[in-house]
Amino acid sequence: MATRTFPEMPTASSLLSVYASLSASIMIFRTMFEQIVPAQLRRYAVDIAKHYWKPNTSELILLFEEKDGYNPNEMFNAAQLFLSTRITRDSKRLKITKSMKEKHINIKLAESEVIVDSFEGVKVTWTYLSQQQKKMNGDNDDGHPFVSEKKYMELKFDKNYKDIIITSYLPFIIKKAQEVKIQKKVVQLHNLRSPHSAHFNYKQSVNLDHPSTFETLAMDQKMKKEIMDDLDLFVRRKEFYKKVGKAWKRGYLLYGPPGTGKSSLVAAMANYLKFDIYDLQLMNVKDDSSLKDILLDTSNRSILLIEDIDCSILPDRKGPTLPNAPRLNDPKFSLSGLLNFIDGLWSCCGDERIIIFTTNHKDRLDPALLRPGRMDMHIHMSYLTMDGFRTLAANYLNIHDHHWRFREIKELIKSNKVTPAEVAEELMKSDNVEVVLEGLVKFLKRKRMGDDENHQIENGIHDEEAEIREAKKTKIIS
Ligand SMILES: Nc1ncnc2c1ncn2[C@@H]1O[C@H](COP(=O)(O)OP(=O)(O)OP(=O)(O)O)[C@@H](O)[C@H]1O
Ligand SMILES: [Mg+2]
Repeated sequence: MATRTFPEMPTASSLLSVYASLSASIMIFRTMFEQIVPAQLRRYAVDIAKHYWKPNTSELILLFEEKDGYNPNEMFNAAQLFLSTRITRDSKRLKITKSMKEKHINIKLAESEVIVDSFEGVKVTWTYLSQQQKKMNGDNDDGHPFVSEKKYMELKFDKNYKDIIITSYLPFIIKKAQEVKIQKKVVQLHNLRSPHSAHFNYKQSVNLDHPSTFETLAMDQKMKKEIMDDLDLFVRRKEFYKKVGKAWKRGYLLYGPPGTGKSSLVAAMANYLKFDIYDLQLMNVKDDSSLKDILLDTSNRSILLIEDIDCSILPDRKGPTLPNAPRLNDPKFSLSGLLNFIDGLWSCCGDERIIIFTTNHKDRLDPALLRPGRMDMHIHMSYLTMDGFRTLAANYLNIHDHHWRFREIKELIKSNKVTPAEVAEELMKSDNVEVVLEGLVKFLKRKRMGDDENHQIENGIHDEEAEIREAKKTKIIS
């Protein structure tokens, strides 16, 4: 029978002597390496070794620094806005800010806060970091060196998903950030004046605190929806406008008697799209060079509003021109000329622009302005209908279904030409719904019993002039 022999086990003393001679050899090698190889070469060799021997990490880290040189880094801002939508109950430290002009409180990540997100099944980890940096050149007044803060975000993920993150996640962040920005935007109202006018500050801006929205607007529901759909389509069509080679702009002409909601509709459009309004008063425009200066000072995603264009035109009705005595007879400066001018300007430098003209007298406008293709949509704001009244009753009186007075009111509204402004005024007269509606019924009856023009209107003998005169008499707010 074969016997198996085992190698002899090393003794402790033999192991110790091997270790001693090995460490002596390493010491000798190290001393030789340090003596023979110059320091620079040694460092280089160590770097190379580190490069190849570093643990094989599967993570990739993208850095989003606050500044790109001296310029702000848009990706940092986008990431910050985006992450404000990813704050969860697990977040431990958050930063709260609000400026005077803002209506919302901003919630942002605080330093060292970590957020775990996932995109198309890929897990990513965000960390917000900041680093104090001493500036080499110069001291503060108190003799301490300048210290600046470098803020940045780290985005960590498995490097196998680098393509998804770069080509899909980053554009997704930009898109989401844009949405948050629009949501938080406080719509501004800018009054545009000529830079050469007597007013030093030719662009005055205030927050648009007009509460009008499409929900509160009393108008035909179908027309309301049409306008909202038109606006939605417009803002979605960036690529379309580019493809067909047209300036990304849209023009609306709002016409109708005073107090029917033209200005309210403009505010509702601005609030809906979160577009600033630039109110251009043609009276203040001296010539086309100052017009150009004014227009170049307006931003994208905005509404250029020119109100009461019928009042801006010549009384002699030779043709509409911008108001300014020496130029009155200059046919180049007509409203349709103005439109051409704006078209030209916006084709080269303007995106997502809306222009709105309002008028009480559509019939007085330059036919060139009314030609198809000039203003994209003509919106007639007219007298109150029962549909519109229901909106006002819901807003002002909180009546969302039916009230026993409605049948009578319906009849009175049908046989009357009453503006939403007039009815709104009546609805504000008391806190008591019964009192208000009784007052409204009396008002509508009085109005129906009114003067000859009212009877003319009732008998169907009315023209646009009569409509205007009628509304002007009872106009509440101009
Ligand atoms: N369609 C409407 N829906 C809700 N409120 C309205 C409407 N029309 C008028 N109002 C109320 O009447 C006020 C005046 O309306 P608005 O200034 O919008 O009328 P307008 O058509 O612009 O008048 P003008 O031709 O004189 O400029 C508004 O602030 C609002 O309270
Ligand atoms: Mg108005």
